[in-house]
Amino acid sequence: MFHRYRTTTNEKGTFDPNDTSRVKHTRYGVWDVYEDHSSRVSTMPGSWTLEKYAEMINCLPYIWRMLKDILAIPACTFLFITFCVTQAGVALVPALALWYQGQLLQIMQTAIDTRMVDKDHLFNICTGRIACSVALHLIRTTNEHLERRLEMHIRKWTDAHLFRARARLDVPTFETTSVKRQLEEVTADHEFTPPVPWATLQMLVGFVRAGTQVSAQVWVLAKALSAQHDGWLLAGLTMASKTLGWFADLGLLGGRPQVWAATTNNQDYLRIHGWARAMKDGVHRKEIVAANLGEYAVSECEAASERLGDADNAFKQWRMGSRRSHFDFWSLIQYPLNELPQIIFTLRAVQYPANMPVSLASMQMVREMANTFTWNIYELFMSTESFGDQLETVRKLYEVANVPNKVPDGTVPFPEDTAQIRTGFSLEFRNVSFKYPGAENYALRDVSFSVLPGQLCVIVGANGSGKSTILKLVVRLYDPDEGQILIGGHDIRTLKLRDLRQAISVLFQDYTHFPLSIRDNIAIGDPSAATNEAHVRLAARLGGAAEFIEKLSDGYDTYLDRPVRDFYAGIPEGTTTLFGRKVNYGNLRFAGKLKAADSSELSGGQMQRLAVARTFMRSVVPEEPKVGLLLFDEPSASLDPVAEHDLFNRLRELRGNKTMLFSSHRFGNLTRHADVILYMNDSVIVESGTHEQLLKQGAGYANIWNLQAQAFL
Ligand SMILES: Nc1ncnc2c1ncn2[C@@H]1O[C@H](COP(=O)(O)OP(=O)(O)OP(=O)(O)O)[C@@H](O)[C@H]1O
Repeated sequence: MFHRYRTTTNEKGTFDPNDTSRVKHTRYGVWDVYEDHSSRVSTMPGSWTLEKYAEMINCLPYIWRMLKDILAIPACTFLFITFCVTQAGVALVPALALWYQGQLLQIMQTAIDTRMVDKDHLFNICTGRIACSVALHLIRTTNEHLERRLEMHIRKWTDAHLFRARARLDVPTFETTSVKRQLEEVTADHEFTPPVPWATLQMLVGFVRAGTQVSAQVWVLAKALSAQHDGWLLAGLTMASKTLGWFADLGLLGGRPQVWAATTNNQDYLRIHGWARAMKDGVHRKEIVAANLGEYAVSECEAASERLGDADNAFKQWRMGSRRSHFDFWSLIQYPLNELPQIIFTLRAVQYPANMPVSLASMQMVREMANTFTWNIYELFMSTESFGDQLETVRKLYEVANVPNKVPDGTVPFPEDTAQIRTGFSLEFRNVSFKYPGAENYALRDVSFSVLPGQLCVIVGANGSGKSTILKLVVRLYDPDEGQILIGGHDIRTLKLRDLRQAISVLFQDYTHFPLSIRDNIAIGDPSAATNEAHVRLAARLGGAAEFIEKLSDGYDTYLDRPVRDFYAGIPEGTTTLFGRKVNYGNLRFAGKLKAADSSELSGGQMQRLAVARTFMRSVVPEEPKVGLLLFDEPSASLDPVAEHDLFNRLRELRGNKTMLFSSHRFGNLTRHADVILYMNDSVIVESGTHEQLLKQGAGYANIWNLQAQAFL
């Protein structure tokens, strides 16, 4: 079967629960369910719209490309051809077996009628029948083996394809809902979900196989029944009852809305689930213990649970068995239908005893076959139903690798000469305004300032005033909605993105550490020197990280957050470490979800030193400098005063003449050395100048400076 449960569909437009013309609202206990009745599942191929056929045709070039890509994977050509051959076997051997079965029954019939058996013929037929069973078993076993190998190769190819597709996306594109959805749809949730190309291949092959199998069986049946009176009537009746059975079981005759949504606002229900989560999640444990929350939580949940009663069950039942009404009717009618053929033919025997038209043998044969035959038909039907969707997923798999990035590339190489790197770049914002995608308010409004080559600029201001946004726009994580940003006199939109980002180093406030070794985490600061151990160690030293790294048992090979978890089962409680790592009983259920807190022993300040080391790897360590503008967003937020002081001094020493931009809400240490201070408030620059100039102005900056200074008096 080729069904996948999805939270989203290929339906266009929006779903509005309040649209009463399309949506039916039902209350199941504490849940409100909204079902879109205009979106019933259309399982019958006949009910497809022209649009759906057109979509399918559009997808065909992608299917062709997929087949070519699969065949281009080394070893896959042979595997695929062998797979097709075994599939042909799976399709044809049962029909052959059926033919032998018919022959056997024929021999039996003749034996009953004439009391004579052609022994040679019987022997041949029996051998053929047994050979079919053995062959089918062998083919199926080979097939399973081939499937596993093919899936493995195709999964590897798909993973690499999606890795490349993700690697090239910029920030706004990656955050776009449609792109996220597209990626989610084409990514296998876990290692047991078949990757899209493999699922599609299986579907296509399965479709052809089921078609061949049905045709072959029809042919054999036609041969067997053509000589018999009423043969087709018998076949028709038997099939009809079986087919109805399958379809009724699956609720195809009813259908349910494909689009629905459910929500609950029941305070007791929310509270019970909130507490349950808080109890499980380790992050709340300290507060639960320190504030004696355990008993309180138990009594709260018990009371809420009592008030709630079994109001939750109705929704669960609806989700599990909403086809009940159809099921009852069809399952009732199915049983008498099953008996119908036998009854009718017995009655006909009474009516025309002379030519007892259908032999007992044929009846038996038809009955036996009805099962496999209807299953094949059913499979064919179901695969047609999801055919369009599956083909479309292949189109998405390819398209997602070509989604245009929202930040377009420029063409001008940068910088023109390396001397510019040594002297630092100038930076200018001209009337820049910017809103984050989807946000209502401006993060920056009409911001203008300029920093000369080699200057130190410090941006200060309250939380949310727009400091970090300025830094993000300089490296073109986003493009401004209005205005212009110039670096070294060039509009940054005209410069090659790769060059621009290469020439700037940035340390974000919300920096992250990668689930890689500490060495790699520093080395990725400058991928071109990643293998240069001396550089990595120097960067670590300058970033103030070398000392604690060397104390770790694995040193530079330490993983802060191991991306691959160890697997264990039935470990006795006394085992606290395995493979040199803590045994994490709490996470046994959630494979691969190790938290940073579990796997790293580093403090916030140490993490920050590591991030600084990564920045230094790129900006200050290389013999051949590549960076002419250094951006730092609160690089000292988690550092103690001594470490902060050291860091700033080192930065001032090491930067040479490079231009440097800092964002900070701490005044003092840096602002006094700044050539330009930008004081921001509510998305605009309200004051700018040197420390002395701003103090003299006696406005916003001076007030906050005095406030901070007073704290130390
Ligand atoms: N990714 C985002 N999407 C939407 N809005 C954002 C995003 N990042 C920041 N904002 C909003 O933009 C505004 C400016 O944020 P920004 O991070 O530049 O402030 P900041 O001055 O650096 O603050 P802080 O001192 O807290 O770091 C804020 O109102 C914030 O809520």
